[in-house]
Amino acid sequence: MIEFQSICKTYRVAKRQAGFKNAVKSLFFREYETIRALDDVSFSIADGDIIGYIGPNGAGKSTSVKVMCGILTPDSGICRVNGKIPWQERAAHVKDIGVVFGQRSQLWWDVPVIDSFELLRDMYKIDEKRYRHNLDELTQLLDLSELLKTPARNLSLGQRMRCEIAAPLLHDPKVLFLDEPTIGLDAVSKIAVRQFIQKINAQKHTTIVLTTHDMMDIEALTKRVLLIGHGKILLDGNLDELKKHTSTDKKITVKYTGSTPAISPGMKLNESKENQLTISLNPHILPVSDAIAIIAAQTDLLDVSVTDVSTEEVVAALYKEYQV
Ligand SMILES: Nc1ncnc2c1ncn2[C@@H]1O[C@H](COP(=O)(O)OP(=O)(O)OP(=O)(O)O)[C@@H](O)[C@H]1O
Repeated sequence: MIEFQSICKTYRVAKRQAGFKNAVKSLFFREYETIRALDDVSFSIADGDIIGYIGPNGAGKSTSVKVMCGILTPDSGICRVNGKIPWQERAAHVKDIGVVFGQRSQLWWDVPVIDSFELLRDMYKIDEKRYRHNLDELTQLLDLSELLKTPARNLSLGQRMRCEIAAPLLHDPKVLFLDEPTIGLDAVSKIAVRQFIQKINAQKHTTIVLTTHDMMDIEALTKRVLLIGHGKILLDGNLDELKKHTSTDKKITVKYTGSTPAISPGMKLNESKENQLTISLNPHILPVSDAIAIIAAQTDLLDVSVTDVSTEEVVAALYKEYQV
């Protein structure tokens, strides 16, 4: 269980104007500004849940994760992860958590991956039987056998990410923090990583906090989304509810052989290319069946598909709505 109650965290940063004169001036006279990275943030996450923690750049996601990991002490508020206060009970707390930063490596660059794993075994004091069991299981699930003998620097990004994800799972953490775990991966590797995360969550009941800008990660892995902006939680809800909340629009794509149909009132043109047209509309104003009938009366239809707006579009609309 993760509890985050009224957490505030500010950073004090030195302000400096550009230019040599100002650089010299700042040696004698420094101005500071306070950045309110977390402003009265509260939420709770039940054991075994996966949550998507989303928000634009600079919203406060990493700061929240650092507080939950015990790297940062908040200015005020209460945070407990599995009953422990992360920054006060660090030694016990780190055994309960695992962290993957998609953009930073936790593997020793020049040594074979297996050596990094053995160092982690010693650091976390994992007993040999449990280490062997977890290593075998992770090797099989993530297809690591060919990679373990290779130094991290010689692995491709996708291969390295599989090892990065295995590393914090060797000590069976109760909570896993994943920060952009699929960044830069190709489509096949992304799917493999997402499937693995689902499997770990289902089999081991691991609580997962997923920070990502990739809405496909969110769509594939979680129903609950926490939206943070300017250090405040703006929304905490189910992804499907968010979709309903932000937009009821439907997208209609038609393929045709006859003349290009004209756009009628109530339809918005999204895209028009050779013999294909995509429009969006609010079905409460213009029912989908009416729109299709209007188009069909003007041309010969080959194919029609009707979809909801994508998660990417929903999130972009949320950012716009909350001006973050
Ligand atoms: N060490 C620091 N010193 C000063 N300011 C910081 C520091 N770390 C973060 N900030 C500021 O705090 C705010 C929140 O940053 P944070 O890294 O938590 O955002 P984020 O949501 O993780 O962003 P991103 O998606 O870009 O990683 C930003 O305004 C950032 O500039």
